[in-house]
Parts: sequence; structure tokens; C-alpha cells
Amino acid sequence: MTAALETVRLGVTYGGNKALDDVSLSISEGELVGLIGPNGAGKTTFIDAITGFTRCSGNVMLEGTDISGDKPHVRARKGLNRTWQGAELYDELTVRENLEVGAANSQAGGGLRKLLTGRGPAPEAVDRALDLLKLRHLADDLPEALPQGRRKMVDVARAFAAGGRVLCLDEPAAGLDSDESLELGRRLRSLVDAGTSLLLVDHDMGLVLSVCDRIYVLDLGRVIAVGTPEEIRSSDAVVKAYLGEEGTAA
Ligand SMILES: Nc1ncnc2c1ncn2[C@@H]1O[C@H](COP(=O)(O)OP(=O)(O)OP(=O)(O)O)[C@@H](O)[C@H]1O
Repeated sequence: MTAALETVRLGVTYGGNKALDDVSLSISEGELVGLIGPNGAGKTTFIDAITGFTRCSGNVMLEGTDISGDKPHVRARKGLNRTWQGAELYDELTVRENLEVGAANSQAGGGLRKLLTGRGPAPEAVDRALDLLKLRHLADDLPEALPQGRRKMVDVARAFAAGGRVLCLDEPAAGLDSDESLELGRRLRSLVDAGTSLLLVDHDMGLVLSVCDRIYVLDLGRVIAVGTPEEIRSSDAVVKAYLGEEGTAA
């Protein structure tokens, strides 16, 4: 079966430093894949590379099509979307309007269409995102009035509303308490059940180990382990990579 997303020997070099070295990773349709590793392992660089925000060697395949040469907005329109570490919401806009911006940005001529017709993106995409992330009752609120857990949910919903096939989330659980993180995990699972394939980068090991189908572990730009959460938990290479930095694997 064709993978939803596949990278073939991806490499990124920053001024002589190999931030990614021959990283081959695949995400099946409807799979939730985690990408973890110590600080500086290359996780954000990987998302930057596949979404076109940093130059890389190797290939990026989206549902069997090579998108390696495409600009970021073209990749987004083809169905590969992302969130950003520490991303800000538009605090002057309501939750619904934040999602409408996400949905419009993914459509060719989305902004122009709104300008010419006064109509935004298809409301179904926005409504679906509001429902799956359980934000419908907050649609008319301003994000600044929301607790951090809800703000993160709005950020994920904004990327989901873009309607992509593959969504990459860069540390969506940062700043969340354990209850908020658990709730986020449940919502991510409902996005996958709705047909989206997810790549989850996060330092919250509890979240990653409990919600992911498979996990890749990066260290110093290289994949050092791949497997189910159980396999990753008991991997000596993973424990060693984390011990070297933090003194604990979870
Ligand atoms: N724009 C850049 N220019 C130069 N070096 C960079 C750049 N971005 C990242 N790096 C370097 O690439 C390596 C990988 O960084 P990256 O941010 O991808 O790691 P990470 O696993 O996401 O880390 P963290 O968990 O701390 O966010 C690091 O050595 C980092 O210093």
C-alpha cells in the first residue's frame, strides 16, 4: 500500500553540521506516528524539511507523488500541513475566524476569493474541525480568553481545517498539564479516526507513548530506533540517548 507520507534518505546540513542524516520514515494512511529524541536531535528540522521550509537532500513522497521540489504553499495545497512550535493564534479573531484563516490559506486563491466574493472557505471544513476538536461551543470566543489547553486545541484545529491528508504537529503539548495532555491525545486519535495521518513531535513521553501507533527516535540527526511504544520503551539505544542528556528515558 502506498504510504501517506514517506521520506527517502532525507538530509539537512546547517553550516557543516548534519542536522538530519539519511532519515527514511513512513506514515501509513490513518496512522499516528511519533517522532521523539533529545534536544537538538533534529525533530523540528525534519518537519521543516518535509514541509519545504528548509533545503534538504533526499526525497519526500506524499501519497506516492514526489513533492521534494515543491514550495511550502504548494505542499500544503497538496495535503501536507503543519503546526509551529510556540505558534501564536490571532487573538483579535474568534476561534472560528482563526480556523477560517487556516482553511483559506490552504486553498488556491483563498484570500482573493474572500476579497472578491466576501465569502470565506467552505464552512464544512471549519465545522468539522470545531467538532472533532470539541471547540464548537467556543467558536465565537476570542482565543485570549481560553486556557492554554484550549488554545493548543485551536492551533491544531486551525491546521486540521486546512483539510490536508497528513498533518505534522510540532510540540502541541508544550505547556499543557497532564489532564490537558490526555485530552489532547484523545482529540488527536479522533483526527486519525477521521482519516488524517499524523506526525507527532513532542517531549511529553506520556502522550507520545500512549497515543502513537509507531514511534521513530532521532538522535544527532539519525534514526536510532523505530517501533511500537512497547518496543521503544524497552530499547537500549533509546534509553542510552536520553541518559546521555537528561538522566531518564521517560
Ligand atoms: N536554522 C538553523 N540554522 C543552523 N542550525 C540549525 C537551524 N535549525 C536547527 N539547527 C541545528 O540543527 C540541529 C537540530 O535542531 P532541531 O531544532 O531540529 O532539533 P529538535 O530535535 O527539534 O530540538 P528541540 O527538541 O530542542 O526542539 C541542532 O544542532 C540545531 O542547533
